[in-house]
Amino acid sequence: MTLSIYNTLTRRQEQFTTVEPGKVKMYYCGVTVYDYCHLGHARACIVWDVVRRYLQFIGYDVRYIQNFTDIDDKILKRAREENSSMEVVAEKYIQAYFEDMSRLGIKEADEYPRATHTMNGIQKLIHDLEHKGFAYPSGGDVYYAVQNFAEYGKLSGRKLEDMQAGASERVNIEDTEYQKKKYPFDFALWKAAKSGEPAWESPWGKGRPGWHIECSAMVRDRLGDTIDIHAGGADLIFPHHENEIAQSEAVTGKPLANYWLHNGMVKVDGEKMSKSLGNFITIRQLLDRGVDPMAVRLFVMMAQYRKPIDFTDDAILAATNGWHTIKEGLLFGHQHSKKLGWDESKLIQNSKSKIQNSEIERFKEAVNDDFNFPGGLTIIFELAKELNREGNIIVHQGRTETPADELLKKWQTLITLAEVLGLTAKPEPETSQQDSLSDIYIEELIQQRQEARKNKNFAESDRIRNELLTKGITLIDSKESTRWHRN
Ligand SMILES: Nc1ncnc2c1ncn2[C@@H]1O[C@H](COP(=O)(O)OP(=O)(O)OP(=O)(O)O)[C@@H](O)[C@H]1O
Ligand SMILES: [Zn+2]
Repeated sequence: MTLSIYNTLTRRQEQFTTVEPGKVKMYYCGVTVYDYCHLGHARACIVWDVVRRYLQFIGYDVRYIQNFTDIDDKILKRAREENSSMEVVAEKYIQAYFEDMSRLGIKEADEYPRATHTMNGIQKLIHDLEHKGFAYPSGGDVYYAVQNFAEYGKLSGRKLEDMQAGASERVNIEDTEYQKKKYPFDFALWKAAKSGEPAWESPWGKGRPGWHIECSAMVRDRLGDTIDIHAGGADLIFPHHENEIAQSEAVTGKPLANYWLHNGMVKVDGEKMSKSLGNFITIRQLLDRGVDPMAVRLFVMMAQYRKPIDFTDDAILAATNGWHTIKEGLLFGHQHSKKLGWDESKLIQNSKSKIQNSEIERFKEAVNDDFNFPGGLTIIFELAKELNREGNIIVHQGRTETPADELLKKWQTLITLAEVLGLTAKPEPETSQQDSLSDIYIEELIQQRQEARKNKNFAESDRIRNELLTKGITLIDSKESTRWHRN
């Protein structure tokens, strides 16, 4: 089976083919930089990071561009609140973005264009739109005339007539923008300068661009007229992506993107996690609470990427438990290589070379079906559990059930597949490993495990055993007590 993906534009799952054979041009609508990123942003970044990794894994050369929206009313508001400037606020949160995403193991994009660095491309596009009769100036602003674009609404499935009927009571005729528009659903391409706000010279007077035009301009600047994948959160389908299509396609006469992909929302009590609603947890808050970044990735990967996920403590706990299982499997080779007679330095090298086997084929089969990462995870969990079981046998009985060279292949496959999802684990250095776990701490964990066993909570008891094992501590149960030793 080859890759097929759900395309929001056609509302169907379609075979994936690229404009240029073997190459993928991909654009992801990134963050507006006025605050720290929350778990919803983390989901979007993780999903598209893994999509990119997977496309590379199956052999595509991927060019991945992600923007920063660094001009926006929300950024200006934050600058006023912080008694600062738009540039300083944007820079601060761009830096914070990189810190957070590197903690989550997100690969850097090939380029990060910013609205403020794309002013020529933006103005050129507005000029072309005006020239072709899709845009009109009004009171220092420039608006896009949606009625002139026959296909307006094709992405979101909205019709202007229906929108008008639904909105007629809600339109605020006091709104100054509304008064400048010829039609209520026209949107701003350029906004006249307001006093005290940053502004750029333009043929329409001093001002700044609207939000939607920046992406159209950045895609065109960096990737060309038609790209393969345009990605973003489902909240961007309307109006943002609908408007991007209207702008770009009106000028070029070509499709802006062949595949429109949208990640589902992270929700809290059924509502979108969002800065504006205040129901969010930032990535750094979550990680500083001790949640492992890899557990955050797993939290995201355990759900189909288009479906909403609820953020709950239980969901994070389930992901954390899952991560313990995978991590133990990833550390299997480091833990037991000596006993298995493996040469560790060669192992790592080998694991990076291309391997082919039935697990890899099953993984691809699963993920090729509309990026079914939960399906791919099933194979990862199977491998990890098998290795962990063998690890226990090694520890208790000093032997394995499966021949050592077969275990080596399984371990290398696990590392390869986990890396496609960005899941990696490094063995802790021996000295710090031993220093970091004091005898008291180990005894305390053993106590907790005993409690769990008393309550027949064997999952928890296994988790503690495995956690200690990954830190180089082996437990030996007898009827009377549990003894332990450092490996
Ligand atoms: N709760 C969420 N779940 C999943 N993706 C999200 C969520 N919130 C935002 N995103 C995605 O993150 C990317 C950056 O979003 P952006 O900076 O525009 O945030 P936003 O929607 O303004 O955030 P907020 O609503 O919190 O103010 C977009 O692709 C957006 O779709
Ligand atoms: Zn965009």
